[in-house]
Amino acid sequence: MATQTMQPLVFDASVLSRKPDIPTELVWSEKDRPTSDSFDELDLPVIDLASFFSGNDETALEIAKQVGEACAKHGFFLLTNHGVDEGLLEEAQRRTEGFFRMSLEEKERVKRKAGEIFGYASSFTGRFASNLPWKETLSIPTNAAEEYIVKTLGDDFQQYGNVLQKYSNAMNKLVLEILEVLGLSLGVGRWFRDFYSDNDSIFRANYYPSCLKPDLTLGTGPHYDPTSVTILHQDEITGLQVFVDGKWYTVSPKPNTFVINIGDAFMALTNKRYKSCMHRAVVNSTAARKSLVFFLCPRKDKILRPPESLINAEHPRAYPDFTWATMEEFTQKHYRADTQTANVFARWLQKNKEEGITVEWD
Ligand SMILES: C=C1C[C@]23C[C@H]1CC[C@H]2[C@]1(C)CCC[C@@](C)(C(=O)O)[C@H]1[C@@H]3C(=O)O
Ligand SMILES: O=C(O)CCC(=O)C(=O)O
Ligand SMILES: [Fe+2]
Repeated sequence: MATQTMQPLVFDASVLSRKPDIPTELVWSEKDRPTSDSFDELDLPVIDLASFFSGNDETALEIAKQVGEACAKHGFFLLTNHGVDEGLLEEAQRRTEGFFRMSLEEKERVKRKAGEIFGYASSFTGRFASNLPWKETLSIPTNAAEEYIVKTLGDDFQQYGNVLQKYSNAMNKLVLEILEVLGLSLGVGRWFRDFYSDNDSIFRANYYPSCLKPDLTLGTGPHYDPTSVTILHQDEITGLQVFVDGKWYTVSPKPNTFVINIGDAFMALTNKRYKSCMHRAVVNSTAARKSLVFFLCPRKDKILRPPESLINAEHPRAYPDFTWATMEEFTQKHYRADTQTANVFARWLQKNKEEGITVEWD
């Protein structure tokens, strides 16, 4: 019989990766566990960003159309010829590996505090009690990546901080270009690009240690990103899965290619023309896996209200106005971001309004 632990679990990869008996907190319910047919590959459009910016209007419109179709269906597509230096991608992955290979004690010098987004989290022990993810994460502000790393980890980590700052800057430039494609696809020109020009985004490194019973657990549970647009770089290990047409599919890593997906906040900003989509990450018994994630977030106090041209009789307002500050707080203090975040958030805003609590759309 399993013994009841009163203390929160300690997620130490060096111990857990060798353990054949998985602690109950990390065992997911049967309905959520990965099955073998979830490794079928998802067919996604591969968008060539250099071609989009080549100056040929016809090509740009054709590419925008492909992006629009993918975003209206499930919100996922792949991006190549993106202009981000391959050496930078390799160095960011390599130094991230170095960070996660340090001892738990060393990593906890930058420990994420309750209610905060940034810092190192070893699984979500202490934050949640069950369905814990088989992962460690390091989250930092993209606008002050180097400063954050040096302030928390000290001068020895300056190089890592510098690489993460360069990576964040590259993602910031890239996401504005992606927003141009998205803007063209919805006929709103540079509206999205301008809206996010002063974005305040999150960088997160995910580290999934190997697990001797990978079919009992999940690296990241099923969820929709609550954020705006996500740029994901996977190392060479497979693990990302997306739920499309009632079935889980795999999106395997391809060299020098990013996976882009729409999050709940952007779904709201497009008045639900574009969808966010459920996804998760599975783990495996032989190799640790890493992913580097850029979560686009608007400046905290900006009101998310779709451009007028996306609202009409056929498409009435799908969500009320809100600020990212409110939605971020919701995911940290009131709700564990999952498959229902956007709907529960919209109801929560409505309830607060009825109870006389001021929200941004008064
Ligand atoms: C606002 C946020 C909530 C999460 C961290 C940032 C950006 C994305 C969110 C998250 C990664 C989406 C998946 C579920 C989550 C709980 C996770 O597994 O990490 C989310 C983040 C979080 O609350 O920590
Ligand atoms: O690691 C992955 O492939 C997916 C991670 C993810 O979905 C997330 O961090 O939101
Ligand atoms: Fe995600």
